[in-house]
Amino acid sequence: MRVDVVSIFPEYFAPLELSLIGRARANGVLQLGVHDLRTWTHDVHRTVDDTPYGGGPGMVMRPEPWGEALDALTPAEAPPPRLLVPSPAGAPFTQAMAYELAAEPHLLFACGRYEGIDQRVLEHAATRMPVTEVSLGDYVLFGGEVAVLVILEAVTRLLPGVLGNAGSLDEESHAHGLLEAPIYTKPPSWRGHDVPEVLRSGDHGKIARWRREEGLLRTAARRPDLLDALPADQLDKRDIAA
Ligand SMILES: Nc1ccc2ncsc2c1
Repeated sequence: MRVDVVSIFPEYFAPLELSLIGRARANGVLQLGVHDLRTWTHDVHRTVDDTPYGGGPGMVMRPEPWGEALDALTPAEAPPPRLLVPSPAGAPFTQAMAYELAAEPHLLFACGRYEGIDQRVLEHAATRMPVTEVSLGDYVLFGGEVAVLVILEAVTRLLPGVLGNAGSLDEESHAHGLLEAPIYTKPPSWRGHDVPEVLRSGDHGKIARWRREEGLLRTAARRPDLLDALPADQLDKRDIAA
């Protein structure tokens, strides 16, 4: 997978050299390009923003530098990338979207700052490539950079060979639309708290059932909205009542 990121703060992405994403880059699973939007400015002050039409607080990112940046990063001879624009007004980012993005050959992230990017940038980009505004949740950050770091980590860990034990993807929260069950390790008893006996029984069928039931109970208690989103054939509400 190729990923390009455009930002006025490219140094935000230095952490991507570390840990699993660093290894994914080293072994070629991920090719990452980080680009400074000011590369595509032509004035002495390298201006990327201006005042909003219609008035209002703050500044808006000018369309011209973005237009040239997206042109430069979407070569005509290659299939167009999927453009992702973090925004509080975007579609919710979910594990399902992470899986969808992990299947894309080329992602292009546009990190907005100030009050955001002139809307015409997204409108024009949509004539050349798929464009998705994506939100991490109902809160506002200073800009899109932190959101890109989150999305990139959620997507990269799904790429083949990145996680040592791919099996762990199957059991984690949101893998099947539910929260994961509680997990334990040695010692069997710690400060008067014991590991549930079933997990030490060696009965794998019983353990699997316990984990599903615990995941359902946790989901019902903490995220009932996820239960409502489950396909009917995946959940018999009696599982929880039992
Ligand atoms: N450009 C921008 C500004 C704030 C913000 N908060 C969450 S994503 C995002 C993106």
